[in-house]
This record gives sequence, C-alpha cells and structure tokens, in this order.
Amino acid sequence: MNSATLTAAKPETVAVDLGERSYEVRIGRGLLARAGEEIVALAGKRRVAILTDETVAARHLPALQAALAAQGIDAPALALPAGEATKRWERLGEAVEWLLAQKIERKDLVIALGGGVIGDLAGFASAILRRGVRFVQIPTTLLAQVDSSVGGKTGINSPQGKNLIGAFHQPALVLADIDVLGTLSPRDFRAGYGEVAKYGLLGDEDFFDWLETAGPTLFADPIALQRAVRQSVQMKAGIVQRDETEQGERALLNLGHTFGHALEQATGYSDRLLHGEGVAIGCTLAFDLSARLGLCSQEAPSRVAAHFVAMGLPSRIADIPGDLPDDEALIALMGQDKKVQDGKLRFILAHGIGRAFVTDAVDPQALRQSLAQSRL
Ligand SMILES: NC(=O)c1ccc[n+]([C@@H]2O[C@H](COP(=O)([O-])OP(=O)(O)OC[C@H]3O[C@@H](n4cnc5c(N)ncnc54)[C@H](O)[C@@H]3O)[C@@H](O)[C@H]2O)c1
Ligand SMILES: O=C(O)C(=O)C[C@@H](O)[C@H](O)[C@H](O)COP(=O)(O)O
Ligand SMILES: [Zn+2]
Repeated sequence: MNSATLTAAKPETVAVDLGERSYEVRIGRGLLARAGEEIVALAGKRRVAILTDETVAARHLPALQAALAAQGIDAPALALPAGEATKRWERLGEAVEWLLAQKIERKDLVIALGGGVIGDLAGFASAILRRGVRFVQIPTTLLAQVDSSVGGKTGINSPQGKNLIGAFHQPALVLADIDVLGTLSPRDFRAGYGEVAKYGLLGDEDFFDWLETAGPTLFADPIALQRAVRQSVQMKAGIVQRDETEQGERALLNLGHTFGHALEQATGYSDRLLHGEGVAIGCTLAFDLSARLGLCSQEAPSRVAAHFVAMGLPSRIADIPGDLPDDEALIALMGQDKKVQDGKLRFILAHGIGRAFVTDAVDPQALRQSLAQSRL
C-alpha cells in the first residue's frame, strides 16, 4: 500500500447494537499499535491470550504483543498453521487445551489475530471455553475486516460441509487496522474483495457502481480501502442488528455461498479455491440463475462476471484448477447447506444488482443449466 503519498481518513467506529452483546468495530490506520489501550479500556489488566496463525504471527504478532506490553499486559500466543484446513476439530481442541493451560478465566480475554480462519476458530473456542469467555477480533485480512470479524458466526468445517459445527458468539470489540492489509498476498486481498462486492450485489447498487471504478485502486489507496471496509461493516452491522441468528434477513449475507461452500468442500478446503473466490463464483452463478428464472435482466450476470474478471477473481466453475465432482454431486453437497429447510434447498437470488432475496422456488433444470454454463 502506498502510505507515503496518500493520507488516510481518520479512524471510524461502527457500532453493532445488540443489547448486552453490543460492541464497536474500529476501522482505520495504526490501530494495532493502539491495541493495548483499547484492551485495557475494555477489560482492565486482565489476562489476555492470543490465537493466531504462523504467517500472521511472523508479520504482526510482535507489534500486538509490544502494544499490550506497553500497558503491562504479558500476552502469550498460540500460532496454528495458516490456511482453511486449520478450521477443524483437531486444531480447535489444540486451541482450547492451550487456553486452559494458560488458565484463561471467564472474565479474561482471547484475542483472534488473523484472517477468517483464525477468527472463526478462536471465536468458537471462546464460545465453548468455560461455557463462554470474551474475545476480541483483530482481523488481518480484507475478508475478515469486512465480514468474518463482525456478526458473531463462529465455527469450524466438517468433511460433510462448511461451518457445520459452530455457535453464535459475538466479539467484545473489533479492531480493523487497514495498515496490516499491506502485507497480504495479492491473491488473499482479491479473495477478500469477493465479499466486499457481495455487499453491493445483495443490497446496495450505488456501492457496486462505486466499486466498479474504485475496486482496482483499493490495494494502493487507503482512503478508498477504508471506505470499502467501513461501508461493508455498516451494511453487515445493520443486518446483524435486525436478525442476529439468521431467522430471515441475515441469510442475504449468504449470497453466493450455497454454491461457494459446495465448491470449497469439493476442493477439500484447500488453496485450490479460497473462500472469497468461491463467493465470487457463487455470486455469478446466483445472478445467472436469477436471469434464467426471469427474475433479473440478462445484463446483470454479465455485469457481475465482468467485474470479478476485472478484479482478477474467478467467476466460473471452469476457473477452478483440477477435477471436480459432477453437477449432481455438487447439488448433493449443497444439501448440507444450513439454509436447507424441510430438505429443500434455499437460494439467495436477485431481482437485480443490490436487490437480493431468499427463495426455495428454483427450477432444478435451471439450476443444472447454470452449473453446466459455468463449467464452459
Ligand atoms: N464468520 C463469518 O461471518 C465469516 C464470514 C466470511 C468468511 N468466513 C470464513 O473466513 C475464512 C476465510 O478467511 P480469510 O480469507 O481471511 O482466510 P485466512 O484466515 O486463511 O487468511 C488467508 C491467508 O492470509 C494470511 N494472512 C492473514 N493476514 C495476513 C496479513 N496481514 N499479511 C499476510 N498474510 C496474512 C493467512 O495466514 C492465510 O494464509 C473461511 O473459513 C470462511 O468460511 C467467516
Ligand atoms: O455473517 C453471515 O451471516 C454470513 O453469511 C457471512 C458469510 O460471508 C460467511 O461466509 C458465513 O460464515 C457463512 O455462513 P454459513 O452460515 O453459511 O456458514
Ligand atoms: Zn463468506
């Protein structure tokens, strides 16, 4: 990120208003260095334990530990292997046993320093440790800053499907320091962008219009990046406030995920397909299916695909390297989706860009045609 020539906006705060589970999301530059003060303000000088991954630990853990040490807090850390494969029982067990060995008590704090994998796993570990301890999200990927650190969905994957084991457990604070995104690989940055675009596609056409121009500049422009993170978090916070446990509206945040999660399972939760890449392919499929069902214009899916291509993201199943299960097997994998009701798949489709809705009225032939088209 070109921080020398561009000044950034001031840090901003988005409140997530959930009664006694309310918290704030701070977004801006230099927040990692101020983490010690934030943690003391939240929990005094209580004990703190950090869960992270090995890649993030090498780049950003010393700065966090120094910020905490400056406030007199000695914070031990456990660094798990980086990558989606870490979101599983064995690593969860390792994390929980380690937290117990650190004697983390109910009123102490767990810090998740990392991307969505660490945030989801650390959040779930915090939910079940002594039946619930507080945790703070310090998201270090674009995906985690715009999406996974907010809203309290925590959990791990199963061989049967994505995020099938988990709990709702809201963080006590989120510190999204956009400076730390400067060390992300271009591929991980782009994957996170898949979730940014999702917000425009599901509920805000003006945001999507802006992203079509600003998207390619985000990595180098902290002002545009902070705006993208803030608008995404504002949209997610609004939805989560109205529907914390996904009884209705929150399912819109799953746009593209019925497809994406099945593809992630089919690729073994490996780096063949990152979560945000699956979301980009899934969003394109959702718009293609919507157009086939006559719900939106034919232009909408082309515009969605064109934007993902312009951003260097995959937009078709054919973009995934290696062999994949056939369409019937992919549809069977979708059967484990958490939105399934009475055995029936439910999809997030759209009447146009920014106009998503939930439906179970999907012609299976149209679904098969969309999947077949996406393989070409
Ligand atoms: N809970 C939710 O609401 C929610 C929302 C969206 C996604 N998710 C989950 O999030 C996960 C994906 O998250 P992700 O894309 O952040 O993946 P990730 O956590 O695996 O991070 C991606 C890669 O970036 C590396 N990394 C992280 N921060 C870095 C930094 N600052 N500099 C350099 N490298 C860095 C990591 O080590 C990893 O290799 C998926 O499991 C997905 O299901 C959850
Ligand atoms: O917060 C939500 O709600 C979301 O659906 C956000 C998604 O981006 C995220 O990937 C989430 O983990 C998917 O939820 P799931 O319930 O399908 O596992
Ligand atoms: Zn997602």
